[in-house]
Amino acid sequence: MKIKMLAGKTIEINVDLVKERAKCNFNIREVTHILDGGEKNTIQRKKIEDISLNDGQSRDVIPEEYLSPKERYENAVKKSCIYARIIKTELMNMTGLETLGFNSPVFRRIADAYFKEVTPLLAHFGMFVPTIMGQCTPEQLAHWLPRALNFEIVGTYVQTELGHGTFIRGLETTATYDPQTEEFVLHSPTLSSYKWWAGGLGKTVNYCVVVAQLYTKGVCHGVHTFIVQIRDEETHMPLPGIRVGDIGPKMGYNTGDNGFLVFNHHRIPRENMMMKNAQVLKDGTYVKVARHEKLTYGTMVYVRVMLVNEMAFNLAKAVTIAVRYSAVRRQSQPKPNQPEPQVLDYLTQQHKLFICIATAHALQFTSDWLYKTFTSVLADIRDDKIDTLPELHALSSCLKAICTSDCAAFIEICRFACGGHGYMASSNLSMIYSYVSATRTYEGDYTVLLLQTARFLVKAWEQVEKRRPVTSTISYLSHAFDKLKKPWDGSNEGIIRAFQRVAAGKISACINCIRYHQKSGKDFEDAWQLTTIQLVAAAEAHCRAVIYDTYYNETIRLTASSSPNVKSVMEQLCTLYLLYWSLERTGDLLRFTSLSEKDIFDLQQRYEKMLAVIRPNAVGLVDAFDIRDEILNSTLGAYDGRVYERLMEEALKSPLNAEPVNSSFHKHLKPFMQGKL
Ligand SMILES: CC(C)(COP(=O)(O)OP(=O)(O)OC[C@H]1O[C@@H](n2cnc3c(N)ncnc32)[C@H](O)[C@@H]1OP(=O)(O)O)[C@@H](O)C(=O)NCCC(=O)NCCSC(=O)CCCC(=O)O
Ligand SMILES: Cc1cc2nc3c(=O)[nH]c(=O)nc-3n(C[C@H](O)[C@H](O)[C@H](O)COP(=O)(O)OP(=O)(O)OC[C@H]3O[C@@H](n4cnc5c(N)ncnc54)[C@H](O)[C@@H]3O)c2cc1C
Repeated sequence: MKIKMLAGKTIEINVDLVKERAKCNFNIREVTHILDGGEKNTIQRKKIEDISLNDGQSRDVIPEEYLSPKERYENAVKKSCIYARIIKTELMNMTGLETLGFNSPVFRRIADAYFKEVTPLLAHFGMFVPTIMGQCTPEQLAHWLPRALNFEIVGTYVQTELGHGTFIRGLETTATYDPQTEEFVLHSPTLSSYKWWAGGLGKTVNYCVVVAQLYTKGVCHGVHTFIVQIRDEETHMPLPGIRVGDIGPKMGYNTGDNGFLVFNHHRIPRENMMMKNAQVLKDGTYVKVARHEKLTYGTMVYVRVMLVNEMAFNLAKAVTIAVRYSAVRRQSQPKPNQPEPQVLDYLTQQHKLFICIATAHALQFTSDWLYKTFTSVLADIRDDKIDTLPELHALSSCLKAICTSDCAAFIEICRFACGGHGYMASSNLSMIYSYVSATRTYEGDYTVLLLQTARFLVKAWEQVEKRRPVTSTISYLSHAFDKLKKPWDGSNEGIIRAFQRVAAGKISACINCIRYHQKSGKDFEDAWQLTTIQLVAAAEAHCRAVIYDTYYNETIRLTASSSPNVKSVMEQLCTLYLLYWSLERTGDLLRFTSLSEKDIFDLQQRYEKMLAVIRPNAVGLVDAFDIRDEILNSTLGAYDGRVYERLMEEALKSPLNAEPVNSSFHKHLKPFMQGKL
């Protein structure tokens, strides 16, 4: 079927997708505006996408998969320079964009059109620049920030070592102050102290932020951050005292040249210690400036906050691919003499996919809310108020853990939903998955971060016990002291309250368990360790309760002035989300609320009805994510649904198809088959 597009181009669109779009009963643009945070943002995003993508510079002539590791890296560097030049010269100065900064989610979006995996400059944008902004004094900022923003220097964040990633206090790299020369001496004393993992470190960057144990006047003051030049600015050769290289192939991130770094008594000027939170004076005196010692961990909090947004976007990409493909794909014959249905018509397929659409919305709204919380805590810190930091740390830790973990699980389900073709690299689902899978580990492992939140919750519980006031995200804890279980209420508000009760019940059970072990003679640390399985589950329950509450309230708020059909489809998704998790967690609800078997039956009925209600709008809902084909990069997910044509076009690009007979036939296979080998 031929369709005239607005831009004047005529493109062919799969007939099933045309029908799906005709069925959609809501205004797609309106939903796009809500997801973008307003019409103004959508207009600006589209403008940025046009500037960055319309000339086709982002596209590869030869698909990345066919390049050698070295060629792949070199291609990524070449494109990084184009991408960074566009940001620097054309985008950063655009009206209204100054405030967005390097890490605007819009820039991240267009990066996906340039890089199937990641740009070697990812850590420059995502960690090096933010650390300079967060950890430097005004004088240091004036020196380093313009250089980094202009890409006169490119950097990364070097914290993790071969021996330690999670336990930052256990890092072994030393930075010892020498008052004679007013320098720090950086050294890697053991194999386990070798820096490992930093993105772009292998070959790309010439500077980095290094996290090391600070020694001055013979005393260790714990980990601090330093700006270290590692390569010559002209020749790019490693400086004396520096051994640096690439760590080799990984499950993903293969264009990211993650690297290792070894110091041999490498000297840097005293001024290169990032001195906003602590200082070493010329004579070696150590001066603590910040009121909270964990402010050095600020970049990690920032990245965890940004990752929630990143997850919403990646899931939106995966589910756009899977829903469009499911509308095009026809399979099986449930009724004799009937045409094969679109796989999207199978209830089980809807069960796989609609929760992914709802989750992308839930994560988007939660991420916007978390970002606002983050900026307000930053403002508090600027005013020397640090009492809101622990809650931000607890929230950003658990949200990072749950969002990355859910997102990875749902992306894998999107792949399952695409059957065999989902396994093709050209579907892009494998690439999206390997990217997202790493996010569950980096920037704080899943379990470790949930235990950080649990630590906060246990302390909060003690406050509630003493009838002291607590912050809003944990005010529900007081319900755990209600003796009577309220009758089951299956409304959205009722489900949210039920899950808050689950979270409170789980935290209460952890407290009982810790106290039980303490009473039987264990010290607190051992009692804590013996409770960690339950503590992780309690932190997860808390996090989910926060997401449910935020998603529900933000949906109401953001659709308050929407057209009726937009309002209902957004509310339907939110209800679907709450019903899905109620059915996933019936065990918890049976344990902590008055849910009955009959209520579970009702929940199931309502859930299945909701799938049917959402079905006609499914393609419209993924169209509303408004992800350009260049960014989706998928044979299965393109807007036009020309799935089989694209699969064939991509297959023909395989170098194996360049010749009718491969030389290995004559060299190996033929002699073997003829018994001559
Ligand atoms: C696990 C912890 C949190 C433990 O730290 P610790 O120093 O041993 O602390 P503790 O004694 O257990 O706790 C002491 C206290 O410190 C608090 N705290 C811990 N972290 C923060 C924070 N960020 N903000 C504010 N407060 C923080 C904790 O809540 C504790 O508070 P409390 O004593 O309970 O009042 C920490 O070491 C950590 O964050 N580990 C994870 C390492 C990590 O995230 N590495 C990231 C490397 S960079 C990367 O992966 C790049 C990815 C690629 C890319 O984005 O491009
Ligand atoms: C793709 C990628 C990019 C990265 N980029 C960077 C970078 O740019 N800069 C940088 O500095 N680092 C980077 N990292 C490193 C990353 O931050 C760490 O790998 C991550 O924080 C996990 O730490 P770890 O490797 O020490 O895991 P470990 O802590 O060794 O984890 C191993 C297992 O032990 C468990 N565990 C550990 N401690 C505890 C505990 N206290 N209680 C219970 N269980 C525990 C964990 O849950 C996990 O299952 C990157 C990693 C990856 C994969």
